Amino acid sequence: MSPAELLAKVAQFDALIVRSGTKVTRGVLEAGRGRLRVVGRAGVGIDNVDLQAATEAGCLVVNAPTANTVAAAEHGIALLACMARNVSQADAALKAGKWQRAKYVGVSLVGKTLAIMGFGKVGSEVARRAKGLGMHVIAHDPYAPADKARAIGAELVSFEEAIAKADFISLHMPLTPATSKVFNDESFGKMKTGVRIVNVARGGVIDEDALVRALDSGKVAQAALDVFTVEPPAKDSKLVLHENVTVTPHLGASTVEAQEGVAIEIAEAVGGALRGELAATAVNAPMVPAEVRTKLLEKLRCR
Ligand SMILES: NC(=O)c1ccc[n+]([C@@H]2O[C@H](COP(=O)([O-])OP(=O)(O)OC[C@H]3O[C@@H](n4cnc5c(N)ncnc54)[C@H](O)[C@@H]3O)[C@@H](O)[C@H]2O)c1
Ligand SMILES: O=C(O)[C@H](O)COP(=O)(O)O
Repeated sequence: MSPAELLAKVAQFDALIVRSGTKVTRGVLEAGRGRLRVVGRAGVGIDNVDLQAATEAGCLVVNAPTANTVAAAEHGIALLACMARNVSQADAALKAGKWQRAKYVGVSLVGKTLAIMGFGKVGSEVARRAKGLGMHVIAHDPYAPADKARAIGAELVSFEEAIAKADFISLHMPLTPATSKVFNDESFGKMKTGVRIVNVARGGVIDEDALVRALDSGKVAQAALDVFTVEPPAKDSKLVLHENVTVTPHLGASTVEAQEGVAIEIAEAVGGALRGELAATAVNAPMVPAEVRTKLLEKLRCR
């Protein structure tokens, strides 16, 4: 549905299930007032849902936090390897009739230091896989327990230490006000010259203009990006068209297996929320005052 169609139709439904391409704005939530009770995000990131407006409209927001974890981690590893070996550039060149073996000499992963920024579900699965590739893995996450990292053979370090020591950096934190554009001119300046960056988290954690500057100067040798601040990015985006950048159109969760799992996970979560059973696990539950939650649950049970 287009945003206009969604606004026109949302009031006919008790629940709305979306992927990342649909923005559940204050306008959508207000248009749904009176009937809409649950917003289901068929995936992890809930940065496309206005949680405050949902809470004010009496809507629970639930997500599908686990079913696409491995798909996203596998895509991160795929991008890491493709980037290091110039796979997309060499593929395009060969299809254009150019056999350029010298131009596309790559770099090895084995023995290199990989910094995982955000050591949650996806980040820790990327870490496991990177250990299998012989990489030295460090991680930064202000909330992750050190023993979880240790069990995987990764070391938790500060933000500054992670970005300063890494040959490769893989981003796995959610987009929040605190993580917006944390990768910017200042942080790129503190990285090793020739660092390589993978982003399967959210485009908004990177200042994309700063990344273009860092790529142009050679500070960042390469980037592999699945996500962008604006999706789809502009056709003439300097970042997307940069010769040292490998891109995919937000495919991290797009495997047959992950989408089947997500569909089941979100159907169960939305069904549970509509029956009033899963209210406590709703993403915005902590924002709903206890007395409002009780009333909401009563309403949900009545429907
Ligand atoms: N490209 C895709 O298709 C795709 C697929 C799945 C997830 N994602 C993105 O990846 C993100 C992570 O997914 P997940 O399932 O691992 O979520 P998660 O909640 O399990 O992990 C996120 C981790 O980030 C940490 N974190 C929070 N703030 C941080 C900060 N300032 N610095 C470092 N770490 C911080 C959290 O403590 C948590 O451990 C999602 O929010 C989503 O945006 C993208
Ligand atoms: O946050 C997520 O789960 C991913 O970005 C996947 O989003 P999508 O299901 O809209 O592709």
